[in-house]
Amino acid sequence: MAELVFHSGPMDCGKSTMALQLDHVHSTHGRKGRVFSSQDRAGEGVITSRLGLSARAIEVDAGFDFWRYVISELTSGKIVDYLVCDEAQFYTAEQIDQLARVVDELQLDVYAFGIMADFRTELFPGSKRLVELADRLEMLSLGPLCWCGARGTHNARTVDGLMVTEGSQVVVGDTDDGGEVRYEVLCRMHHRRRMTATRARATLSPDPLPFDDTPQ
Ligand SMILES: Nc1ncnc2c1ncn2[C@@H]1O[C@H](COP(=O)(O)OP(=O)(O)O)[C@@H](O)[C@H]1O
Ligand SMILES: Cc1cn([C@H]2C[C@H](O)[C@@H](COP(=O)(O)O)O2)c(=O)[nH]c1=O
Repeated sequence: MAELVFHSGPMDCGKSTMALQLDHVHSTHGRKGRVFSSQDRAGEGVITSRLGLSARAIEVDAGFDFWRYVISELTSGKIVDYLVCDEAQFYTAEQIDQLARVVDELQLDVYAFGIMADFRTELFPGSKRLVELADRLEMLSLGPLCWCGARGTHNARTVDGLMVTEGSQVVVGDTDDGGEVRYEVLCRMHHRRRMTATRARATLSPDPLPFDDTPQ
């Protein structure tokens, strides 16, 4: 039986790396797949991982129709065995419905990858629909750590190191020090407290003890 699988986890937990590995494993064993992404940090029509791997991908914009795409490929004689779908949080709920239809009616495996929730902890529409429809949810286990050392589970959006809670749901960006808007993965407690690494350094640094080093 074909499956719709949703591989999820916070930013920077290896989703794109695993998407590329999965495509590599299947394609080197003779299966024919198609790789999709949406608004990758590196631009359109590409899937990139922070480990340096990248591959061309079919860009999924709001008007893209998975069902029509696959039917058109199959009716023109091409082989399609599976789909790898990165940044699936950005897909519309209708597109996730199309993916489920591809699995059920055409018996193709669909491997979707994406973050579950936005910087306000609200589910993205694509992820919500995947949770509702997927045969299987897989949470990636080797995720980033919060600055406190606990497992990082929640994506914070930061400006100048401080967590923001207002703004558009979609702002493409990274966890490195590059842009003005950044993301930082925190444990839930520190996400709730808006305690980013920058704030923690400023507020938790111990006051130096009074220390008199003059010889007695
Ligand atoms: N220089 C490096 N050496 C080893 N691992 C790295 C390096 N840079 C990034 N990573 C790892 O790459 C993973 C991020 O991969 P990526 O596929 O881009 O994540 P995601 O798609 O989930 O945001 C993280 O697990 C991170 O620790
Ligand atoms: C939390 C959050 C993230 N995004 C964007 C930022 C990145 O471009 C992607 C996630 O990519 P990754 O491969 O998982 O690192 O999503 C966003 O637009 N809005 C958010 O709230």
